[in-house]
Amino acid sequence: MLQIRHLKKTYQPGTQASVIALNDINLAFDQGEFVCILGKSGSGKSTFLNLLAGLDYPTEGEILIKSSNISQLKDREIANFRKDSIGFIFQDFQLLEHLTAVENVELGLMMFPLSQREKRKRALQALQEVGLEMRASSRAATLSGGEKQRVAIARALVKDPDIVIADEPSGALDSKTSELIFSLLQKIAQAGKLVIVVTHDNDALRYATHLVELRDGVVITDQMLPYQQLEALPAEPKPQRPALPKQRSSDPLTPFRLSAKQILEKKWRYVLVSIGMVIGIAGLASALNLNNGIAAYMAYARQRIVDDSKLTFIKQGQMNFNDSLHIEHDPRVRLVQDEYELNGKILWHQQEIDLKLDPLLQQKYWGLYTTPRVIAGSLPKDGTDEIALSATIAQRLLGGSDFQRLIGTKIELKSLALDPFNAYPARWNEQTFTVTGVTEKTLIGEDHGYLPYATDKDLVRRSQFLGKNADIPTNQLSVYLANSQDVPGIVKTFRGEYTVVTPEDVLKDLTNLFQNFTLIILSASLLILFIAVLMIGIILYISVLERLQEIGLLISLGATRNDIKKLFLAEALLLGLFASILGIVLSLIAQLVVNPLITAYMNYALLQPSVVTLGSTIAIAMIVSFAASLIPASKAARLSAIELLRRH
Ligand SMILES: Nc1ncnc2c1ncn2[C@@H]1O[C@H](COP(=O)(O)OP(=O)(O)OP(=O)(O)O)[C@@H](O)[C@H]1O
Repeated sequence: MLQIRHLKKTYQPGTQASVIALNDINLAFDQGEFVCILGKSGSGKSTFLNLLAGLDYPTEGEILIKSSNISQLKDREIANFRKDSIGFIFQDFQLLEHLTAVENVELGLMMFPLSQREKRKRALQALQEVGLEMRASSRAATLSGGEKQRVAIARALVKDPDIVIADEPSGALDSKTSELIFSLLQKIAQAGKLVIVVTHDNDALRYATHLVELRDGVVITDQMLPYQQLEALPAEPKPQRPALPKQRSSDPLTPFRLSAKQILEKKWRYVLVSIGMVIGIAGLASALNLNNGIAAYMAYARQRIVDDSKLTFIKQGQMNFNDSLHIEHDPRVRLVQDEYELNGKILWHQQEIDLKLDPLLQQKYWGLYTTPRVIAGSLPKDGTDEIALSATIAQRLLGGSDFQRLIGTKIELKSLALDPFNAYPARWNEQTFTVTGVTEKTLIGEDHGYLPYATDKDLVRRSQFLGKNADIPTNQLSVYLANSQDVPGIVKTFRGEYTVVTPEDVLKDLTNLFQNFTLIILSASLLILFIAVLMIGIILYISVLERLQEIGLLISLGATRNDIKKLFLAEALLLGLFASILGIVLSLIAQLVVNPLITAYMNYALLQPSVVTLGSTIAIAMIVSFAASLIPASKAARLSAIELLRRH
């Protein structure tokens, strides 16, 4: 079944340090044999086992297993050969201590396309064969040395391999336990497997059927032994197991399962490292949510607050009647008028509340252009001493939002004209007004009062000591178009004479302000994320170093380099998913806290999460984690199984 012809292994050939570890080995083993390989330290035993298991390539010669030469197999084929044909048993057991006994045995089936249930069933059966079914759910760390080695034997057996290779299986055990292990291996041989054991332990000879002795890389003894113990034992029936599938498992969840166990095992470390990432992700999600909110807010502002057919014309010097006539002469213009904002103070129970006073359009234009949206009462009518107050003020006056209570209330209002030329002395007027309505919060949340157009102008004149119908000096006029589509045309026509401020300009300033803010959050979160990536990279690197044993074990079980890579990619993706879920939860909490603060100031909740923003955040987190894992994962995949499995 196994034939070895002219096998030679030279380490570092052609150099001064070149070592001939094996030289011209010729051997033949058959099924049912219990081969015992003896030899002093350095005689080449480990080298021999590594070549048999396809973990290393010979320098010369061939190893024929069922007449196929395994030394000529490619990486993936050799991994398949290990998966299907070889069961390893190590001196130091190589169990994953944080897994239970049965989970360790299931690892033997990791590369097979079986359901989890089927794996469990076979693993339990294998544990039963080594007499350990009652410890199936004990963690490996809690088992005794002999029990651990029996679990390791079950893990080798569960794959139903043709060849079982044991490297010093009794090296770490007392003599009584060693005997138990050897007799188990003997049973395995009896059941038809080829068992090859490297040992220093002469006791093994009592169970062996074939002795091979190595010295300085050559075979000095190759001898069949009489069946001493075997004859005394009742013949073991071959255990009945359904045949294992030959394909490789392509279950994408396996690496995730293994990594999830690793993460749970070291959960506090992962939680601490994730905090940076969680904060970065929460920041990123908030920046995206804010951007979303700003876009929605701008659409809202365009539609409801800023009148898209109103322009402001500004001149260096004073505007006069001629300017007004000249602009109004353009057929696209419907109305030109001077409008004045005043500083105001409401006197209320010994308090003074500051506000800006703005003129409303005359009533006949209300339907044509945007007027402040009323949420209680109505707007003041032309020619009255009435006022509408924005909700922010109404709230302060009332100490609540039962705005109806304010309608009809009289307030003392002081007002002062703002003179753009600083040429006129101005004084505070004081007058009683009746509140007729409460309006929605304004674009940037200032406190506003709205007066009828003529009333507003009267206040300006009085404040500036002007006569009843006198012109008020101003450098700007408000221009209302019949059609908002004419805005660009009008801008073009009047550009040389006036500075024309369009609704877009008003919105642009606001957008810029918001976008700078978004940019700051975004940059800060990206910086945090970048640091988080470094930390994830480092933790995965540590994880690779901690999982060396596991990597070696998986390779011995038939894992390919790609499978190893996947293990660490899975770990990174799990970490990314965990951090992005927490990050998103944090961003949603931030939204619950921040939005009411914003809405107190302006009439809009600016943090607006959407499926797209949250989805993008998760995607970014996953990409970032994936990127962070690339270097550690490829380091893991390049590790040499021989180094990893070397006896300590
Ligand atoms: N990677 C390597 N590079 C160079 N020389 C090596 C390498 N691995 C093993 N050797 C040498 O090859 C020879 C055989 O080593 P091997 O480990 O196979 O012996 P061994 O019988 O298993 O010894 P021990 O029982 O101490 O493990 C030794 O001289 C060893 O120093």
